Amino acid sequence: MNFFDLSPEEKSAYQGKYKLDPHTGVDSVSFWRDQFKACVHPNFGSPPKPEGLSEILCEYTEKSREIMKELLKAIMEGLELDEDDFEKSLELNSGDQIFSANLYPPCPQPELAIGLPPHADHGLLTLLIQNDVDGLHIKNKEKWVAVNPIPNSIMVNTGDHMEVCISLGKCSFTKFSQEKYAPCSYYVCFVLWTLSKGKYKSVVHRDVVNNKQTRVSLVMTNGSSKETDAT
Ligand SMILES: O=C(O)CCC(=O)C(=O)O
Ligand SMILES: [Fe+2]
Repeated sequence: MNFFDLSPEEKSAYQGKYKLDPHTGVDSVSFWRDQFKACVHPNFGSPPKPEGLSEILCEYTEKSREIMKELLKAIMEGLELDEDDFEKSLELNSGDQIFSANLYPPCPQPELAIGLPPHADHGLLTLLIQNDVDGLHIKNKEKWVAVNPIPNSIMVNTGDHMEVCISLGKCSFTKFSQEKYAPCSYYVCFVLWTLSKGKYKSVVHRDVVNNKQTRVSLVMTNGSSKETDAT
């Protein structure tokens, strides 16, 4: 991934269309990362530079969607839910996939900075590839636990949408007209999420930075179709 090696001028050509989140100077530091973010499915978007990025990203998008579907099938099987229904109702083939590449350069004063504040991902499953530099923490019983990168592995996080779906116990999703029902369905999602005693909790995580090594992560979040809502 040489995207981060492009000059600031070249990168800024993509500002807005593809989200860039440049790290700030130490005086005003709060976030210490560069980020490239693009929606890659159902409509594929990628900058034309650097050469080859678009092709690799397109292939990775397809492959990671297949991995997600296999993982979801296994989860459904484990919960004795009908996996075909789940796939059909969530319309996984037209589900959103958002790709981000994060670069956390060495930070002169890591105690004043954070790479990424605590959050949970929105989608069903997030696939994360990272280099061998520590930085990712997950919250377990109110304590932060460092996740040691395993070489050549893909880490899988459960997202908010997964928690909501599984906590329903049975999948029952209907396609709404977005305009008519959007405010109501957001409310339904919120209530379900709040009341959820989900078997698959979404994982709260954060990234800390260090003053020695550059950390890189490639993140693919996979969601259900935009037009699918929990009922
Ligand atoms: O960089 C990481 O390790 C995690 C990134 C992340 O959590 C995200 O992009 O949502
Ligand atoms: Fe995340």
